[in-house]
Amino acid sequence: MAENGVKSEPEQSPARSSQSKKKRREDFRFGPTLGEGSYSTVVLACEIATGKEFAIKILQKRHIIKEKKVPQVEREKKVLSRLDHPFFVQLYFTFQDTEQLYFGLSVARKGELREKIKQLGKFDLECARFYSAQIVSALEHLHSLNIVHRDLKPENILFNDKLQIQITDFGTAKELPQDDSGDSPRTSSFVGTAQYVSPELLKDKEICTASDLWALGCIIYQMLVGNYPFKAPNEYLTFQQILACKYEFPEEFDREAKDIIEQLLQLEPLERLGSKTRGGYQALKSHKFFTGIEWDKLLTQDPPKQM
Ligand SMILES: Nc1ncnc2c1ncn2[C@@H]1O[C@H](COP(=O)(O)OP(=O)(O)OP(=O)(O)O)[C@@H](O)[C@H]1O
Ligand SMILES: O=C(O)[C@@H]1CCC(=O)N(CCc2ccc(Cl)cc2)[C@H]1c1ccccc1Cl
Repeated sequence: MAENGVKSEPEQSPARSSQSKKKRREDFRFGPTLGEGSYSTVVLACEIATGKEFAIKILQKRHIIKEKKVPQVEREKKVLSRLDHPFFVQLYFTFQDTEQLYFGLSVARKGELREKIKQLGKFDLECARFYSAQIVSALEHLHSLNIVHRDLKPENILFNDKLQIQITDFGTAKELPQDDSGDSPRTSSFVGTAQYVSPELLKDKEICTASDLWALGCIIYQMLVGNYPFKAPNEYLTFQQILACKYEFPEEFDREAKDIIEQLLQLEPLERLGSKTRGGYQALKSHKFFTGIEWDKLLTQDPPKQM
């Protein structure tokens, strides 16, 4: 173990020769920056040998260590490596050099859901239904692996060239124990983003997949209303609104949309539509709000007209 307590990449062992060759910075021609995070820069890059394009997320080791974010980086790598689903950003490779870590990701060229909602003001019913269904389909896959995202929000939902969602940002995801041994639910130090954080994460910091269903309720509301269900002048007051489940619908709000949001924004995680005790994903996907959605054709359908 290196002196800073961080593992260093094992030497290229002969066994590795059976796997694809480890990539290096020199294998790529780097292009424009696609975005900046707190600990990362994402750059469009072209692999010289193949012409393939990737979004390469570059992290400075020194900064990660200084900010004590090594576990998050290692978790993001581990979780992304387990995800192979069309509604998630794909991790194709990683490599490192002395100063930096590199994640080779699929390119989500059409920006963030947050920007799209801001640009359109709000989604019409067809558009909100279509993208809510894609998010539900993605969460069904993620939760089938017992992984909780814990920071699902429109900033972490990107769009690819086909205007399909690409969920990203797994540094704060949590892999729950596989067995239903009935162990008391695990608690966590991490709390998500104020407007989308679930009451249980605020209260007893209990981790459960249903926390992502609360965030889904907030996102469906935001797509249809154009702003957050829970938003106060400061985080403390926002948290009070969440713990009191205090939010309002505009006049003339679609009845089915209102109902599904109300069934997701339940203070008790087990009461949320889609949680194991409320019929699981079959019940959520059968809600009348999703009337007309062909769940096995989400990938082949054209994006809604509004987009
Ligand atoms: N695969 C991708 N394709 C295109 N753009 C991306 C991709 N991944 C991230 N981005 C963009 O790059 C920016 C930084 O993303 P990154 O995931 O590195 O940090 P972040 O999670 O947004 O920030 P923070 O670490 O503060 O939460 C974001 O604005 C995002 O929109
Ligand atoms: O988890 C892995 O697959 C390897 C294991 C071997 C290894 O050395 N690393 C890098 C570990 C690491 C994490 C954070 C910092 Cl700041 C430095 C090194 C990991 C790694 C390599 C490249 C890109 C990301 C990661 Cl986590």
